[in-house]
Amino acid sequence: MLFQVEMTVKLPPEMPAERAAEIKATEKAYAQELQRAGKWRHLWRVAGSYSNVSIFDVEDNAELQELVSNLPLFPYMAISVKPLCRHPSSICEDDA
Ligand SMILES: O=C(O)C[C@H]1C=CC(=O)O1
Repeated sequence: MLFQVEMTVKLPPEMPAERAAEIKATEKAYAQELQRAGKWRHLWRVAGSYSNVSIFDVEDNAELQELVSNLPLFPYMAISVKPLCRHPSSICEDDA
């Protein structure tokens, strides 16, 4: 199942810079692991913001919840999720 996930990061201003850098580094490693595993198919920065638009390819809602809630930045993000299905006019062969 494909989901569009939009994440907006809001770190508390009082968080020490070293702690923020540590969380971001752990987040990056986890995000790249999920991309290599084919679970996180697209990761795009929304220009001009600390937000991303992503496409996840997971078994079901429960797997999406597990992957997203394990993100180190999860406590500091506003997240919105939209389920996707194949468009009848799409010629993309790798669409689900
Ligand atoms: O920077 C972000 O958009 C938040 C998050 C998503 C992947 C990652 O490495 O950090």
